Amino acid sequence: MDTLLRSHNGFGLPHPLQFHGSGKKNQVSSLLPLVFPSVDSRFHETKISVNPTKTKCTTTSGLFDLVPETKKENLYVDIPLYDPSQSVTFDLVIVGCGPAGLTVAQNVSEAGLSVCCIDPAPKLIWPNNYGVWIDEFKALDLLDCLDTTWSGAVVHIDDDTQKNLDRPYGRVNRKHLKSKVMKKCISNEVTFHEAKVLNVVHEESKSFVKCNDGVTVEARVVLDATGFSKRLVEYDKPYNPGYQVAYGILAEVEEHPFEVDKMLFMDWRDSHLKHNKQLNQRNSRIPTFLYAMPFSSNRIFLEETSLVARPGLGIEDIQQRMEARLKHLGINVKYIEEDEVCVIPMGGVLPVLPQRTLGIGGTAGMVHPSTGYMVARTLATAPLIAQSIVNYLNCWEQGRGGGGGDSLSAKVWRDLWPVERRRQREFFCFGMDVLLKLDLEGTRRFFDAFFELEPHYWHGFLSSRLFLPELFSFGLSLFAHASNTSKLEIMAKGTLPLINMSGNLLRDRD
Ligand SMILES: CC(C)=CCC/C(C)=C/C=C/C(C)=C/C=C/C(C)=C/C=C/C=C(C)/C=C/C=C(C)/C=C/C=C(\C)CCC=C(C)C
Repeated sequence: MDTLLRSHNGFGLPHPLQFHGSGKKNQVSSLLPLVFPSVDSRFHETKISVNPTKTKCTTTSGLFDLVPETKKENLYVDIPLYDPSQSVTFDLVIVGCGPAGLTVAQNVSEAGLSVCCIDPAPKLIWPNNYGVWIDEFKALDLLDCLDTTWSGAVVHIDDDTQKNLDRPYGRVNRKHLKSKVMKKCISNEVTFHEAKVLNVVHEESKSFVKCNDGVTVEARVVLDATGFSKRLVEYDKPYNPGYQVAYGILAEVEEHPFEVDKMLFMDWRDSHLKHNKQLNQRNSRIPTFLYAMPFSSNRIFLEETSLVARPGLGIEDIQQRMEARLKHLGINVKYIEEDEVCVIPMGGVLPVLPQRTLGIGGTAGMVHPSTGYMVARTLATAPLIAQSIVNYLNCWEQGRGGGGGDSLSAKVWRDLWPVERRRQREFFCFGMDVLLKLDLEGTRRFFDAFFELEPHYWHGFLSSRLFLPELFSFGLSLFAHASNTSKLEIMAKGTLPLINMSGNLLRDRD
């Protein structure tokens, strides 16, 4: 699944995130590109642990005491390091070694151009559990980078309604994916510099990337792939996204009630909160669902997720809901192998288009604003952006196309966000605005209709394959499938967002 955040890459997030129930602003301390952030001390950090000392426990009470110490795992590879004593101007400097950054590095270097990637921990294995639809990874020829697959998925709308989704799903083997891309980068002679980037200064024909170790790396083109930390890419409008917030554990349990050949995409049941008035009320207003990947009858990844809220839900609230749910489902956790905190900004404004520094992934607004997914879309876009950088750099080199660095960046940004993609994003943001207004009952009715759509529509919507004309048909079809109550709700809650979307579409006509 797309998307991201956590541990210590040292890219500070400039935007304070506001969360429900916190009563104060929380600064996301550090973010990885395509990675999920760990938030401040009130929140558990996202943790990776390979062989943590396991603590034994037989009940769900004290569940989070089982969370192991953070242990970072690096790839065992030798990477060519940048030598600051040799004054080199790279064709491309990429800031951030997440999936997006490394994939662009691989593709641009394959074309014979020189690339340097800057990241405080370039060998660190990406921390989060990404899930993807198998058809998306098949189209990318990345099926070998899935470690588990399920023949389909299940959605529980409530205690009585279950949807079986006939679309295979998989978990990304993040170690294998990173190692595969990294090895290609190394064989293409990509250079790495281990540092945090402080800023970039642009001149007509080159840019200077300044790092916290005093080193400045020169490049003709600079790409910011720092995820939501948005290290270098600039925004000129207030940034007011919704937030997807989730807390997940990979656990060994005594048993669990889920089928092992299906993943649990969304479980909106709330019977576990019957006896807890406060949690029940909070969940009725801003619901969370369970997302689960069962690996066997006693090993499972469980993630309590707030699809989108503004401000975002607090992690403690989400953890309490998860604990109550697991207890109700009779899931006794024996060991926790790793846990993760995800805070994913969704929607909001796009960066200044165009601007001299290029962006990709979270930094360039590529998270799906209605779902929070990003990995598949970003991995699909990275080779296209790489090709566009290579083409325009070659034109520049040969004195064709004119204009220098600013003109090159403008052309690449146009390829990244062509008008059809901007319009598609407007629609997704409209969808997010509707989701933000739905309570638990409204959300249930909405997804009851959504998963009744023809596969072409719901697959296409979730995988960003539908463009504006089809998105309108999708919207009408969803409306037609909705119950009368849901229709009224969509009209009441969707009219203003629909007007806003129409205004934005009319204004942005390229
Ligand atoms: C990554 C990691 C590590 C983590 C993260 C966390 C998680 C687990 C997550 C998960 C997530 C998920 C599962 C998600 C999902 C999502 C979904 C399914 C979504 C969907 C959505 C949809 C929508 C929004 C839709 C919308 C639509 C609409 C709004 C429509 C409307 C209509 C109307 C108004 C009518 C008419 C119209 C026109 C024509 C436009």
